[in-house]
Amino acid sequence: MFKTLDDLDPEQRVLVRLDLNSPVEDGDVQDNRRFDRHAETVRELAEAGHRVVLMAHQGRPGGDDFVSLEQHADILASHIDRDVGFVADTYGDDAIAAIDALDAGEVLLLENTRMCDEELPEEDPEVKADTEFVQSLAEHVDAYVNDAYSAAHRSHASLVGFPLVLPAYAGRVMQTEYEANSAIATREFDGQVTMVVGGTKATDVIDVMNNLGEKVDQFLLGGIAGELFLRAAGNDVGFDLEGMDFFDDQWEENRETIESLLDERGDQIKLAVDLAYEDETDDRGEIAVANITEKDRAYLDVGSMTVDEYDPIIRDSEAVFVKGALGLFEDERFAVGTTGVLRAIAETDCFSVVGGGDTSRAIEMYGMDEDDFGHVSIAGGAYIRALTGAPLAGVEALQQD
Ligand SMILES: Nc1ncnc2c1ncn2[C@@H]1O[C@H](COP(=O)(O)OP(=O)(O)O)[C@@H](O)[C@H]1O
Ligand SMILES: O=C(OP(=O)(O)O)[C@H](O)COP(=O)(O)O
Repeated sequence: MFKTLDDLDPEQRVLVRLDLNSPVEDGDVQDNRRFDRHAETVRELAEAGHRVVLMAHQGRPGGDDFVSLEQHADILASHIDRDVGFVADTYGDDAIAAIDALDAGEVLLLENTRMCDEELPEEDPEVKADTEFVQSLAEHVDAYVNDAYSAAHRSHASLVGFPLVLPAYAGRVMQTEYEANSAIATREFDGQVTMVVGGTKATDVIDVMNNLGEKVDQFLLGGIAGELFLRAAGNDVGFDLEGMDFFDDQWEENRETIESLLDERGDQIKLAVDLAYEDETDDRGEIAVANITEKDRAYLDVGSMTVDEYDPIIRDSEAVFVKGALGLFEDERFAVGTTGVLRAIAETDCFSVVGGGDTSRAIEMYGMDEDDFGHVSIAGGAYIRALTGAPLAGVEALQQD
């Protein structure tokens, strides 16, 4: 495990890595649950009287969303009800002067870490610890806190360099995400463990099945990934709408693996029994998979009979994990599968984790209460890595003493 804020000495100058990476629309940074979650860690540190220096990234160089963190400071301030100062510098003289000027309980956000050349190349922690970026900031603080679980799969300077040169602690988001997302691999559950898998990437689903096949009793499939499994089971599905390229490459690359998974784990894998499509009048139409005779249309959701089959399995489960949506839920007509399983989870007392950036968005889009779920992850790439047993560089860096 790692040390947490409970182990931090009083009155520290603390350098804290958050993940405030957010959607940016027409240059405007959009508020989202990452701010709300990290607010807990920042508020706790400020209220305890520490001097709080925050680091975060936004986008990648060259992208439209590669912008300054100035707006992030204001959004974060609104979540913690106290000022968040901002300095447009990552580790130069201006940044250092602002850090040195902090009083107890004050909060300062530094500029986008990815504006510093030493941040991004994926390198070993030892190399990152040796950078001017890490060495300069480390001289002006007493401790490092990593709260950025959702960026912990990156071996970037602000995530893996500091634990080698400063006493390092996990923030509250890091702690909660790590515990919940590792639970499926590390916890023993008495009853049935169910995993809902969908989304667009077949390899995610394959990797999850390969890694968690012994832990999970039932995999409930949907989405594009589920359709690829239906195709491997002999059904004429997998039609790409114009401008989309979900099926052909994935089919070529994964067909054999999917066929052998169906062979080896067929008893554990539940596939959709009906699918939904856009009919001639732009309404939702549904068809039983058994009645599909031609690959002539795109399916955008699992059907209602499938939801009726999945619902009791979820209600009988001791733990349910969700990775990926069962349909194109952003369009209300095709949200039946995704909201159906989420509602079943919300209405039962099972231990539950819902992850994946897109899937977890369905919870707020359709007015569900986050408190009805065990844990709603703010991680995308890091969540799938946790489920597939891949290491997280940022977590490993925190765990070494
Ligand atoms: N049948 C489908 N057709 C088109 N898009 C789909 C379909 N099923 C799921 N999706 C899309 O998959 C996205 C989620 O995929 P993915 O990125 O794999 O999961 P997550 O973001 O939850 O990790 C959703 O935004 C949803 O619109
Ligand atoms: O938003 C993030 O990851 P996610 O898109 O997997 O949720 C993280 O901030 C990591 O960002 P990156 O994928 O640009 O390294």
